[in-house]
Amino acid sequence: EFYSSVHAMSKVFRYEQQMLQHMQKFIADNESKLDFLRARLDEFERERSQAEQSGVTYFESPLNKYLLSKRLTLDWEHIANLMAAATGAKPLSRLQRLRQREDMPNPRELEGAIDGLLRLQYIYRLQTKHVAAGILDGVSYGTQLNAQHCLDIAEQAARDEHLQLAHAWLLEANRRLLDKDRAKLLPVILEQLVKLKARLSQSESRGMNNTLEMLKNIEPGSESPLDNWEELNQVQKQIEELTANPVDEHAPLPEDLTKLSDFELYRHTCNGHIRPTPSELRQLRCGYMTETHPFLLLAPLKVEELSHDPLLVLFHDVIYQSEIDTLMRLAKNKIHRATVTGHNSSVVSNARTSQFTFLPKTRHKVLRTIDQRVADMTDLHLEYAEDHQLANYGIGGHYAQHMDWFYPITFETKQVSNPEMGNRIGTVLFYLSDVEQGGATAFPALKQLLRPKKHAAAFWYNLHASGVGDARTMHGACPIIVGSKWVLNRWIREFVQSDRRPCYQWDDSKLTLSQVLELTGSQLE
Ligand SMILES: O=C(O)CCC(=O)C(=O)O
Ligand SMILES: [Fe+2]
Repeated sequence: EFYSSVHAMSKVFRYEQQMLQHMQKFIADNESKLDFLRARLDEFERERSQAEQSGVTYFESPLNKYLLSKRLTLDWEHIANLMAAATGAKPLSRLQRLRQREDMPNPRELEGAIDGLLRLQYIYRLQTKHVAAGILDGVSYGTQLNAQHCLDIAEQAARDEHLQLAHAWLLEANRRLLDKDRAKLLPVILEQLVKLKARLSQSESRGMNNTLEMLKNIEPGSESPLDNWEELNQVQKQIEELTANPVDEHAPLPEDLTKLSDFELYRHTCNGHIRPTPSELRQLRCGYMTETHPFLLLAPLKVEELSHDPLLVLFHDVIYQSEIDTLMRLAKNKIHRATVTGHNSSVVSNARTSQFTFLPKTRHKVLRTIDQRVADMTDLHLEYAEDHQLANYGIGGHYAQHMDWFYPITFETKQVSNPEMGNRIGTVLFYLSDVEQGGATAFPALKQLLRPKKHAAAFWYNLHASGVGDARTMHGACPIIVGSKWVLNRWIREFVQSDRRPCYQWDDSKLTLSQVLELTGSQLE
């Protein structure tokens, strides 16, 4: 959809350029009409004032009689026709056609854009006053929001149960209010504030009911603020009273991570609160990998360990620019918004906002070349891998925490494609772009946050060696603050991998190898 794709956004940005041209044409047409009318007006007035100067003798001239009759018949008819004509109808209808295009953003997408903004704010704990001033996570983009924008965001935040953020946005609307908008917006701000306070405290005080009563008497959007200056000042005073006690826009950072929901774990990994300790980092190494293929002796792979158990590694420089260019070309015009079930129950439940397409490896030889490299990187067979999935995330785009492996129930209910290939034993995630801000891949249980680095690829096993899904591989794509993110997913299935990754006969999600040896050892005695 529009708001999650930079590509789509630049397209409609170009449409707007055309709309501006139609608008210019509309103005020019109407201006020349007005110029013409103005000239006629001057002319008629001149003729009339001549008549007035000459007094009644004017009407004695047959010539003037003719001129006046002509004016009142033909000339005025012409003028009335011109005034009635729909001048600029053509540019207007062209403009309307552009507005009605299917790829133009619609109100639902406007809502989505605000959702995206609130999600960024919630996940990265951005301060409202910074966002409103165009400062995102410390970087200034020079876009300022006005009071009406802040109010719109506040209203949607309140609808989406982000009460603290809604409160902060209302205060910001109040702060950014210009005198010319006071009469129109101040009563709305107060009304929203009163309602919000009631929801925040879960109990409506009587004072607040009085305020709501008072608001009923103020005409919303009144044109002349001076008419109810008194009332407006009263409204202002009430707002100040209501906001005297600050409300935190973000809940404090949690100390006990064991009580967090999966989403909160994902969120606090994205915002950097969950991260490895120095002693955990010391266990991890990077180096060159040469084992899986003799060719790697000549061109070793640069690999960085991120977790030993479950295995998570990052390969550097494993995809060429020319390959990335080919992938993008193959995906162009094929890419679609990822499906999301349900909408609008809350901002953060909009769990996946990206666009993707699947490319079967028969589509192009570059896909087979990449797979050969993936086989070298992972030491797994690539015959039983799913189609290549190419995905793009735009601003605010994200994919909330999930596991790539399929639950047994999804096999039973036949929701898995090619179930005979088994579960997803491993994932290779290529980063095809850098991202200016945000957009990292978060692994909360491993305390790892992978910033997209163009040409790099992450690899992890999704399953325990027994084939049981490993819950510690839970991960998600953090929302993009600025930029556009392209990734290529290789999901490798279990079938025929047993010579590559031996499977265990016991459930190693419950028992480690040493525990099993200990157990069997004691039985042998
Ligand atoms: O884009 C990312 O960082 C992660 C994507 C992912 O987890 C997925 O597509 O399954
Ligand atoms: Fe994933």
